Amino acid sequence: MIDISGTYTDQYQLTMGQVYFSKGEAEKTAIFDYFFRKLPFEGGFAIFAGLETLLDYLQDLKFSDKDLEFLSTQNFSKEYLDYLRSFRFRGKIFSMKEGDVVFPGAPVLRVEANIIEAQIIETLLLNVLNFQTLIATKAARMAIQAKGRMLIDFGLRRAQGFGGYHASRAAVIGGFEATSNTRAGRDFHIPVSGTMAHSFIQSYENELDAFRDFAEIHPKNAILLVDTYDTLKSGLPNAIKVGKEMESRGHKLKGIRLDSGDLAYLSRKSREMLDKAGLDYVKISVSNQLDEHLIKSLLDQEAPIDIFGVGTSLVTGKPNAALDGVYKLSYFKNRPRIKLSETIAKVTLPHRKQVYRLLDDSGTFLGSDVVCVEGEKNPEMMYHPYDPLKFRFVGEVEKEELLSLVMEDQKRVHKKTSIKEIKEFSKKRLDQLPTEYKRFFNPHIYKVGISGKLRDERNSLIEEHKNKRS
Ligand SMILES: Nc1ncnc2c1ncn2[C@@H]1O[C@H](COP(=O)(O)OP(=O)(O)OP(=O)(O)O)[C@@H](O)[C@H]1O
Ligand SMILES: O=P(O)(O)OC[C@H]1O[C@H](OP(=O)(O)OP(=O)(O)O)[C@H](O)[C@@H]1O
Ligand SMILES: O=C(O)c1cccnc1
Repeated sequence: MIDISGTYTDQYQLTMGQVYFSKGEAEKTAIFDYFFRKLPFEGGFAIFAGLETLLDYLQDLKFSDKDLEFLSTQNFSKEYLDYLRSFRFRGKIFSMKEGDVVFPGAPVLRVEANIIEAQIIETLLLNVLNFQTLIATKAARMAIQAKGRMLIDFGLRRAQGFGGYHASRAAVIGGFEATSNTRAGRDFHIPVSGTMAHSFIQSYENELDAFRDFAEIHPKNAILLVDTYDTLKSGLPNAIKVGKEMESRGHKLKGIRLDSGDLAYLSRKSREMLDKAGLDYVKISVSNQLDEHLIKSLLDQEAPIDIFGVGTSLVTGKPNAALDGVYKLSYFKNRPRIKLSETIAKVTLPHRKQVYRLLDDSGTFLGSDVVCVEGEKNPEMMYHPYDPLKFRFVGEVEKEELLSLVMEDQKRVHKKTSIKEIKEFSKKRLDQLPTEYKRFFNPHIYKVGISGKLRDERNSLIEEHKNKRS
């Protein structure tokens, strides 16, 4: 874990907090929703990731002496600083399960806490959830295209600073099997893997000696990088020679790695040469600026690739720099709250809410989530959030409740979910999502609707605010 303390926030959370504190509002309960508005990568789904990381941080969140010393230079009152000294996040978190497929407009997570606590955690929450959700989504897109072939994260060196640490975790949730990131392996209990760099081969007088030494020292997991000088004329013949020598010692060469050139052509030629030498078990791994489109293209070309190593485009979420997830107040001091906007799609949904997912008898998602006021059981109708002409009867459709309590009294309600469990759950949920939502081009648009009660509550709040203005 990275060392996080109370100042890992935006200053405005603290300046607002000072006002609530001075005006005696500190203990008033607020509800905030976390949701996003736009799916990344022009895709048809996102994978929710980062929840367990967030809960880890929230359990321990406090202001350190260093934080308080700094804040004492920032025009806050002594009494407020004393309050921050005993700050803990004591609120409740309701959330969808980490790894679930999620869609724009539906609250993925809800915070119920006193207003100061709820505000102070906003920045950390958005920072963790937006990033990991973006990267898990990117990873899942690659995993779908890789069709069961192994994906390894190579991204730490290309990541935007320390983002690479959490990117490796999110990548595994989305379907990657291993990471080159040793720290992420240590902290998140995910498999680590490593081949070799060009520098290792360059450091020897010849390629064959480099391969031989590596195979001698790592007889169980040697993956030889074959493109330093000439892939087909030097790298492959040397790798084959070393592979045969390993066989004579009772070992097996694990793989080769191609990192440049035409990966379809070279992987085909490599497979032929390896097979001809009786090394049909040796895996072919490739890397070099890969993304989901290139993985698809390579497999469309029937390239015999077993392992894809992906760096830049995975951990940076290329070409989308961020997920636009937001955190909006929906209830305070026993009243639903709304944020109005010129753009109707940006008017927020007030109230303490629940989300239902529609399924058929076999568990396949029907392509709709309905957002309701908490306590409404089995909504009868689902309305388009802002087109009054679009609605649907959903009374008899099977529904699944998506938001549940995950944290209260500074503790998780259930034991921490392992990455392996999250990854398996995510895969299961993606399998429940029909393929139309997973294709690259013009995927089906998953509908997020609202119940009649929520629509009426929202509309009456809009009216109320209009009347106040007139
Ligand atoms: N058969 C293929 N079909 C589609 N894309 C490919 C294929 N083979 C390689 N690529 C991709 O094309 C890009 C080629 O990169 P680039 O033009 O930098 O060449 P390079 O092979 O890296 O050259 P260098 O020898 O300088 O390292 C990479 O993103 C690579 O993954
Ligand atoms: O292309 P990406 O998807 O970002 O994947 C990571 C890249 O990082 C490494 O190259 P680098 O030149 O940094 O080191 P090397 O000398 O080990 O090849 C590796 O060989 C990949 O090409
Ligand atoms: O293990 C590898 O092959 C590796 C690790 C990081 C970056 N590129 C390659």
